[in-house]
Amino acid sequence: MYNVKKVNEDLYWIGASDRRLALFENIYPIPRGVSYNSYVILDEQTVLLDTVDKAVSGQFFENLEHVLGERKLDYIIVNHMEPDHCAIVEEVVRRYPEVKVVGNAKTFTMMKQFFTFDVDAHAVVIKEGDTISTGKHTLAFAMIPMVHWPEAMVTYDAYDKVLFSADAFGTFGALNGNVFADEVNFKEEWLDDARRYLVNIVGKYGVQVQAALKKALTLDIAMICPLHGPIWREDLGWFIEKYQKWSTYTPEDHNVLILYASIYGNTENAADVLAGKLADAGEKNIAVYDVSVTDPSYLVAEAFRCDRIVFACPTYNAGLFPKMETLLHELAAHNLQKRKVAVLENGTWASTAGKQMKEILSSMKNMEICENTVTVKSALKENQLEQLDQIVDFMTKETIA
Ligand SMILES: Cc1cc2nc3c(=O)[nH]c(=O)nc-3n(C[C@H](O)[C@H](O)[C@H](O)COP(=O)(O)O)c2cc1C
Repeated sequence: MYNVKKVNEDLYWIGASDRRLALFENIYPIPRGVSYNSYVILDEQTVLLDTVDKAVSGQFFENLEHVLGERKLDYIIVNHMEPDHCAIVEEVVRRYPEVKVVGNAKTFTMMKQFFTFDVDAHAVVIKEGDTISTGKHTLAFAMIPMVHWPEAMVTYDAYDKVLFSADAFGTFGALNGNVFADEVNFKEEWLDDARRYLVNIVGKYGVQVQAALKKALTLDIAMICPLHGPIWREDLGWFIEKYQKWSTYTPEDHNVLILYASIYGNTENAADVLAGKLADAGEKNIAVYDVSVTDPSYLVAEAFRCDRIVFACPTYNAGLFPKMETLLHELAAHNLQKRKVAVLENGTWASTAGKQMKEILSSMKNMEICENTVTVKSALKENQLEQLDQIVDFMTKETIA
């Protein structure tokens, strides 16, 4: 059965959700599922904006046929060539052979790589600032390269003031009947997934997201239709502000995050004792994670959220415990910067973890690194508690920067 939503007078949501997929992009756990959004404008001409992942193509085609009825499909606009949005473009062209496919030059280069149909026979190549009028609606196109692929672009419908934002403003999470952000408890139930989605998938490209935001902020936007997650038609400024923070690596919360690795529990114990001392010093909402049992995507998102981070790690075969090493390189790869950080190392015969963690942290921009490394020799002892106090002082004194 078709399952569509009328978004406004001429605009329909015809996407679908996948609650079966375990790993988005085969890497990020999505326990709340994910939606693949696709939209149709019924004007004098008909326009399909992006399609969906193969996994939900059956529902998509039922929806498309229902919304089009007897009408033909005039345009399909491909804002983003990633297969979770365009794996079925070839099937759309097969079913609607007169359709014109709208994209930029990079779109069509990729399209010819992914598909075998006669792309040139359908291609309408647009560039920055071009427009297409479909009757009442005039659609304008703006490039947002590396948000998060080179060909990414957004489409702005000046008539309804709708921004079709590609992967920008998206989030993990299936849509459960409510397709609008104002119909759900977004701030309580969706924000963590929105942050985890953005920082892991686009976090590295903060500069490019900033460039995209600059373009978007020149537009009079009444609604944002992303390719994943709910549609925004109220309180857009709140979400745009989150994007401003995430894309400038500005922490959202004045909170301490403790990330520890521990094989037998001694480094974990030191992390917990430190957390207790931070609480005694007045810190609230301290976040503590064992990097062995927490997917890195959650830890990267937490590191973007918090302004201060402690890394606690045992030495492991003269190196870092592998899960911590991976995480630190992930944080560096995502361009994390502008954080206050401290390290706590453990070693039973020759500690090197502290030095190795500091090397990675020093490679990241604008990191304020606590000079004192706490060195635990197998297990934390009473006479080392003042070393922890030094981290507490460092973490609780006002940031010089
Ligand atoms: C497989 C393995 C390799 C280790 N390699 C080192 C090492 O190279 N140098 C060192 O000083 N300690 C080494 N350790 C000891 C740990 O760094 C740490 O002191 C010990 O595991 C206690 O901390 P935990 O309870 O948090 O695991 C190793 C431990 C394990 C299990």
